[in-house]
Amino acid sequence: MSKTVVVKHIAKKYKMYKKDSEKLLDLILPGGYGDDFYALRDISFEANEGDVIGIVGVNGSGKSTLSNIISGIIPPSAGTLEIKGQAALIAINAGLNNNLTGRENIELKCLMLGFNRKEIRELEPEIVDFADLGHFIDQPVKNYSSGMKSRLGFAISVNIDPDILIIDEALSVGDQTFTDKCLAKMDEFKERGKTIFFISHSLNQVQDFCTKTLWIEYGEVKEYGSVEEVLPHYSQFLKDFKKMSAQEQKKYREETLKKRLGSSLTAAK
Ligand SMILES: Nc1ncnc2c1ncn2[C@@H]1O[C@H](COP(=O)(O)OP(=O)(O)OP(=O)(O)O)[C@@H](O)[C@H]1O
Repeated sequence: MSKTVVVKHIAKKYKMYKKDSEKLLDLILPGGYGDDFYALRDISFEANEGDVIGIVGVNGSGKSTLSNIISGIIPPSAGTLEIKGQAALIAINAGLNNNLTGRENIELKCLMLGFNRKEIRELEPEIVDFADLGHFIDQPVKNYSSGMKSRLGFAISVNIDPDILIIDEALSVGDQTFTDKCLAKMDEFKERGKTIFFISHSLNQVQDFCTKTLWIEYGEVKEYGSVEEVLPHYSQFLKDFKKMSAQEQKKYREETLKKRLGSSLTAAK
């Protein structure tokens, strides 16, 4: 089975400021203010054709940062990424222009992806039909609910037929009918051997839909392997975490934050 995504030693660094004034001063005198914070540090893994990878991890662990890097929306601060084919990200709000209508967004996105006018004319009815937004398709996206934005984003991304599909929490805001329709479409992608990354806090969806699980813990790969192997470990971690007292949870968060601050880093390149 051929490799579609190869991620080597990826890190993503942001600046963390204690006060707004520090941010301003850092603009004037770059480098002198704020701490380096690693949203991701030293992430390496590979994905193959037909892999459906559930990315799990607690809030703030780095899942969206990773999905944005794989889809090319943001660059990594270090490391390399090899992608075979075209990757499309489906996330709430991703790539939609709020001032344009749904239909105009379809046209813009397709143009940006290199489709010509004729191809767009052919694709548009399929996308409009899948999104099923009624007359809202001709309303500005700023008037959409988050579920409606997700419908439009999903409809565009699956109908342009990408090789790699990255779904970041987009299903969590859809109603059941739409979620079922999306899951059916994703099954079709899976059967056609595409690579899918599925970011979700729903362990049931990961269990039912994915073949592999990538568990990210505070910017690092904690475990990567089959769903059967990794998901029970993550589930146990969540149970243990819930059992901790508020004080213990706070201590744990502080310790992991320390590991992500630049001064204490050794692994991130
Ligand atoms: N532009 C940014 N500037 C500074 N810090 C950022 C930026 N984007 C993300 N972060 C930080 O990086 C960390 C990882 O964020 P990310 O959104 O990737 O987490 P996540 O695992 O997707 O979380 P969630 O489950 O809550 O969606 C967080 O601590 C977040 O505050």
